[in-house]
Amino acid sequence: MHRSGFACFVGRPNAGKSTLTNAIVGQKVAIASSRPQTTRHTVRGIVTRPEAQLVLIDTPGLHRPRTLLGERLNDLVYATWAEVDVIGVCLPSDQRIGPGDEYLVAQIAKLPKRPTLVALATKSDLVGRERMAEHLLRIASLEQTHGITWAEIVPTSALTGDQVTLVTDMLIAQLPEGPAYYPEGEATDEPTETLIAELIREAALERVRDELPHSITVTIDEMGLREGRTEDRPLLDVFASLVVERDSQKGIVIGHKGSVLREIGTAARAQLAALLGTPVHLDLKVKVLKDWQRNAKYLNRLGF
Ligand SMILES: Nc1nc2c(ncn2[C@@H]2O[C@H](COP(=O)(O)OP(=O)(O)OP(=O)(O)O)[C@@H](O)[C@H]2O)c(=O)[nH]1
Repeated sequence: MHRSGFACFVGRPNAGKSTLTNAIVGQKVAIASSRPQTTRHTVRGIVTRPEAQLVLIDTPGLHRPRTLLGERLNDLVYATWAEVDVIGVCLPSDQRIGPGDEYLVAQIAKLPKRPTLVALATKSDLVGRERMAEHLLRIASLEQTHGITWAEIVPTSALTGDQVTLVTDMLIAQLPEGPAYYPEGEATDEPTETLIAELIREAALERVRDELPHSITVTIDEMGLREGRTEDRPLLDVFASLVVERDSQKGIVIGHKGSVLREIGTAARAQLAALLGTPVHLDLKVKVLKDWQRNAKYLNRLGF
């Protein structure tokens, strides 16, 4: 029997969803950052085995919407939940279960067609046995409070790899019988352009102040293999823009004499070359689209 289907991880910002996706797929496909709320695109990771195919969807977090972007992101989350076979609710072991987690579980409990639910006690490496036991009991108690059922409750650490294989097996076990959706060897169906944009955004996020991340997005303006290069010495030209909301933010991203922008470019180029296996020439510009997060025209143009 061959199983196939879709799963997604949900959880409060910083719960470790992207890192777990990457650990399961074994390749960097989703942006992971120490800053919350950095995942915007629905990035799929694909695990293909002889007996099964698991497609992982990485959704943004659920937030109280304050901007049009916020509303659209929430709609994207609900739409994703309705599509998947399994939802893995990530509850970081080093954090007490709080109103944010309760809200999330309550929203899931309200879904008209509820996928199979599994609870993942993420970041298990950060806590001792006693705290973990307490955490697992608390997770189990959510069943009663919200009228849901966990198919499984599993502690795991994406960082050390603790029980990551078990999580994968367990997700696959919940999938219905079905054929593979994607050819073997494909780890993601996210267009290369989106991955490149995400890597550049990640490099930028690591280097700018805390209040800026939500205001930055990246567009790929043009890319292609440099002409006139031999096949064994390819060079990929990438022209990209870091889009911010205000002139003052532009200054921050560029930095003194362009120092910040240069650092972003260097870091992103190294990551891109590693991901694509090709040397990359990266041309980065900074663009201001005034208040793009609140402007429907800009949001459409930027692909949200
Ligand atoms: N110690 C430890 N840290 C982890 C683990 N998994 C993730 N982290 C860290 O936790 C932070 C958040 O991880 P992400 O994977 O980006 O979390 P996320 O849930 O995808 O976050 P959002 O995209 O903001 O919703 C990062 O700094 C990770 O390095 C883990 O298993 N153990």
